[in-house]
Amino acid sequence: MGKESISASIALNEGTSIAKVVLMPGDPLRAKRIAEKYLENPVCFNNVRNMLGYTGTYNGREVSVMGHGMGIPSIGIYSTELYEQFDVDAIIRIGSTGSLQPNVKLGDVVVAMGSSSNSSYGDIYGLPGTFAPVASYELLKACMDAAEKLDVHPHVGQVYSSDQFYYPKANADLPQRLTDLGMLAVEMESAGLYWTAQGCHKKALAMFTVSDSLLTHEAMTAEERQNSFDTMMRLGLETAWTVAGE
Ligand SMILES: O=P(O)(O)O[C@H]1O[C@H](CO)[C@@H](O)[C@H]1O
Ligand SMILES: O=c1cc[nH]c(=O)[nH]1
Repeated sequence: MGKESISASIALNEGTSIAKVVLMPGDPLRAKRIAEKYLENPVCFNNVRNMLGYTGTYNGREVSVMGHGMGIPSIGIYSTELYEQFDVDAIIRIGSTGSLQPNVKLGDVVVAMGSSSNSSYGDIYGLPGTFAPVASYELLKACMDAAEKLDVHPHVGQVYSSDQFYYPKANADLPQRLTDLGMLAVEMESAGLYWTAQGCHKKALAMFTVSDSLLTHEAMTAEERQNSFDTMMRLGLETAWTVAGE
């Protein structure tokens, strides 16, 4: 066994390493599929808790891909350890999201410039006001340059990182209020990633494929998800490739 993180959540398999840039979906099996489909010579570096992580190359530059689980506490642990204990410079979350706007359609790509949240996770930084979770400009710029090159047209703006997937009756009007505030879409981790990156003096970006709509209640089939995720994956990989070369 190679190096192990303090919480023992990441333990490098013998002879493996983690790249400076890590793409992170929530689902570890998606990380495996991404590594096998898009990376050259992927090698599994972590199996702890089945939170699979792989390192390979994309167009000749080293990139890793690893699952981060569900919710801010989970991505908080993995991203902190990757940044602080494994010397990772940049994390790009590649996820799914629920639309909050009529023009944000199923299959569209959303890039989170900022991420509001009902999570108290940011309180650990002890600011008396709000610690605004924002993307790293350098990654956002690399992403938008890649989008132009790939002829992809993402929605870029503020998303909502919720601690809840389900809204009880007492809070059933929250999605409508988020829509009124112009939030593009809802997911469950980007704010935690952005707080962690800033706290660790590292870089982060989150991008998503719209898998469902909180307005119309439409949802993609598994096959549709698979196909449309490809556009976001290319965008994430091209962004990673750019920063991996710097
Ligand atoms: O983007 P992925 O990893 O699919 O994660 C999304 O799916 C989970 C909810 O089903 C939450 O973790 C949410 O952020
Ligand atoms: O958190 C999430 C992720 C995808 N779709 C949703 O509606 N919510």
